[in-house]
Amino acid sequence: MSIAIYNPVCGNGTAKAFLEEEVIPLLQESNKPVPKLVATERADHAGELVRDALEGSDDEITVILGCGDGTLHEIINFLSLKTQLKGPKARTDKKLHFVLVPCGTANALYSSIFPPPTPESLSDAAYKLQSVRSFISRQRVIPLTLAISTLSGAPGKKVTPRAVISAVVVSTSLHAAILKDSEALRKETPGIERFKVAAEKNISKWYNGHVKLLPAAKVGVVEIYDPSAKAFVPYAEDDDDEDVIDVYGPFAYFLSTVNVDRLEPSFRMTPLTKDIVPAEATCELVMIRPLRDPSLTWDSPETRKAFAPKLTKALYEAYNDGNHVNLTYDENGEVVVGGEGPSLVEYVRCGGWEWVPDDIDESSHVLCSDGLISDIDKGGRVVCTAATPDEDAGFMIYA
Ligand SMILES: Nc1ncnc2c1ncn2[C@@H]1O[C@H](COP(=O)(O)OP(=O)(O)OP(=O)(O)O)[C@@H](O)[C@H]1O
Repeated sequence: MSIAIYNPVCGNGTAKAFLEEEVIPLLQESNKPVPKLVATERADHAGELVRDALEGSDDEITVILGCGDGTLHEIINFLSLKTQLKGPKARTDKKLHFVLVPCGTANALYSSIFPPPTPESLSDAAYKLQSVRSFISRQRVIPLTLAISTLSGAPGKKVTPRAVISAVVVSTSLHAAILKDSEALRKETPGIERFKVAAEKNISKWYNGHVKLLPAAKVGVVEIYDPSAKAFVPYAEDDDDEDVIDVYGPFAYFLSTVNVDRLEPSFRMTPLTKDIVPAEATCELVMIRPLRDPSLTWDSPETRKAFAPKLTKALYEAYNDGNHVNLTYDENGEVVVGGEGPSLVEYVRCGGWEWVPDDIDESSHVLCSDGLISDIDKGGRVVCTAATPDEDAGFMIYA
């Protein structure tokens, strides 16, 4: 059984028209049953619709989704966290497959699975119909890796920890600030331009806290990309046999992805997940810590301002096919490719991480999970780990 769900307000508001004019006719031509077309009416509604479809059928369910990353995020969280399936037809005995039709703003997951050959191709119907075509020919399904973030309150306070599941990105610092502020700009700037507007507003902020990096199970150590060797190497020094690595701020950028090498069609923030494929479910983590810059020794309004162009350069190089991972400092703190100094970006491959914000720094208490913003309690923390569920229990995508 299949159902088609679209979000009428995602992207530039054309999901319904695209499904009616392109997707449905293609299914008809291919002698596929035409699914019921249903619009989401509010946040979280997509999860309810999928739950109802699961409860009303004995078959495998295919959901054709005309939306962006946020709506898929809502479905995954609704089905995983709220134990919404009460009836005898529990989720566990049915497969749930998704066909993605990219109608959102960023479409990070779709454009990672189907990288656009040119920026112009993004608006081609043929580009947007690739997951539909895979479904029609039953070509290939891939399981989603999930990043599970658990937010807990201050020790001693009786606050129940809460979990958020992500299929694309978990972030704090600049990326979380951008997503938080860009939501308010959705109406006047519907496209990805709103992320740039919000970036400019937040570019000089730093975020205080510390991080623990946890190794992935098979590799057993936290790894970091060495741009001169063009390979991952253990993060810890040889004589340090700690499995868990402590990393101290301030941070300008802190972001971790699963399933994707890009956050927008040409913004390849975690390119190495495609270029050096991990052997297991990992968090691909990008950190920028300004005090690694040899020309800066302390945090002040002046040093934050001086660092802003270097951070901007890293973000622009991510648009240059993910070249930010090759940026290094020279001895004067200038940013160069292939220099002798420390790397500007720390690209870490790990099984998970813990983010502990400084109590007095309010801005470091913001967490973004696939665009959804959560506040971390004062004295609290977030622990995020990556896992790929079994095919029968997980979320499969036609790719
Ligand atoms: N009928 C509706 N009215 C208002 N909001 C809705 C409605 N249906 C869904 N939503 C909300 O719209 C939000 C945005 O959806 P979605 O993420 O799919 O699009 P996007 O933000 O444009 O794309 P992307 O996440 O790829 O950048 C979701 O968080 C969802 O809660």
